[in-house]
Amino acid sequence: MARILIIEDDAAFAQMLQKFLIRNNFEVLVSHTGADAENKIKEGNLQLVITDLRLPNYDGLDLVSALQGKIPIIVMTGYAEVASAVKAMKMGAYDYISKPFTPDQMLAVIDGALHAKPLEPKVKSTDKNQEKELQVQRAQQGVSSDKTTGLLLVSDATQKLEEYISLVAPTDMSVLIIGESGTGKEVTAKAIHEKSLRKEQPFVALDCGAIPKELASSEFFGHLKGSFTGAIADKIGSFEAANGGTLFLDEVGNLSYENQMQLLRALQERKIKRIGSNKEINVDVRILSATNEDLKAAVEKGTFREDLYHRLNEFSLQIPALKDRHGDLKAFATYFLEKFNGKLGKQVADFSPEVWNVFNTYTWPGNIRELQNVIQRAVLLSTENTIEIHTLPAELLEKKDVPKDFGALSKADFEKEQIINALKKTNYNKSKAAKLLQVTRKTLYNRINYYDLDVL
Ligand SMILES: Nc1ncnc2c1ncn2[C@@H]1O[C@H](COP(=O)(O)OP(=O)(O)OP(=O)(O)O)[C@@H](O)[C@H]1O
Repeated sequence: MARILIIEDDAAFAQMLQKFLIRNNFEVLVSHTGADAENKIKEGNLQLVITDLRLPNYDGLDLVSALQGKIPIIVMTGYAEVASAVKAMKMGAYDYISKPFTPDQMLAVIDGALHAKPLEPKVKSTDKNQEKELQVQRAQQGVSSDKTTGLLLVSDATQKLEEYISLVAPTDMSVLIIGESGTGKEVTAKAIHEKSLRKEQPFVALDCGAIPKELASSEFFGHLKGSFTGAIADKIGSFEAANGGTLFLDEVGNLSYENQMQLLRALQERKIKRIGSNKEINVDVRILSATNEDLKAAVEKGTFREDLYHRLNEFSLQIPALKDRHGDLKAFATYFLEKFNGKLGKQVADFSPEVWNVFNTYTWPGNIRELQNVIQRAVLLSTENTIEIHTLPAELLEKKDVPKDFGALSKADFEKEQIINALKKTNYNKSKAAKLLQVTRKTLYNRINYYDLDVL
């Protein structure tokens, strides 16, 4: 059994890679720092080192140089580090692998490294270099869109997210996707499915926030005609519909306690019964779920079952709010500009500096969905070559009355105040208020319930 050392400062990523390699019959050690790595290397008996090129106080190239010819090394690089990767190989690294990579790619590179005869410094074939150069060019342009998943992959801020998606996708782990409304939780779930071994099987999305609790079990498990009032025909539930594939439970935090129990039982037993039927049906589904609330807090409050939380959260992905994705805004805006130019038959080339100014200072409460809507509208209204400020909706141009002691106000207080203001402005019309807040009606209802606001 080959013994491999992974050198990576991102503990979660390292752990996931470690688990994956252990499952593939390797013995795996992990170091999060250069100093620890040096000790482990000194202890000896390693057949391979897989190292990140950049750790705090540690330069992977130094390690490559020190180990030249002794142990094969694979370096893991980001998009923009191809030059360093090539340098590492000239110095004696066996190969490099660009993040994000799939587990299969990693296994192939490891296999190559472990079976390579001479440990000579070498530079990879031109083809591979050309491929890397292309990756660099794409990364430098800041945008690339994954054709199979429709997920926009932007450099920097979301790079870790991409890596995690690629690593977790081919496993059967359940993934809890956490993020504000409109950040892209559902597209992320679809991307995981598309990159998984279940991709030829169904992807079924169930919006737990929108189903009344009396109907949830029928939505999950289906029913037989006549099993309750309103059951006018046999119905297949989401578990059966997703059998063999992936079931995406959106807004999972909204399930009632009783529905949580039913869900947990189905996940544990991997069997369901349609309501009104005694026949057990075996189900094999991978569960992805999403929440825009703090489920851990709900567990502490006792409103969400802890056992179910752990079942759903074998791995979690946090999708940052758009305002925190520094540097991504431009890439997303450019991507949507191109998309809507194509859809609407327009040729708008750019955004005016004033528009960028607004984009950069606005807080984007509706996140990527809101940005997408704003750009679609602006492209439609534009008669010139450039998107100008008059094509933006009024709320982006309003000066926000930020309370003086805003720092003392919690995000929850601020959100509550925004909801109440929007409802007042629209005479308590939920659809109009949701539009004003740039969220879906469903999200608005959820937030009203969550904060227990007396406005329904
Ligand atoms: N990374 C991305 N690349 C391309 N489009 C994206 C991305 N993230 C979000 N979008 C777009 O933004 C919109 C909202 O995404 P999505 O429905 O996945 O968000 P969500 O977090 O699930 O929202 P909600 O919590 O309100 O259900 C969609 O139209 C989606 O196509």
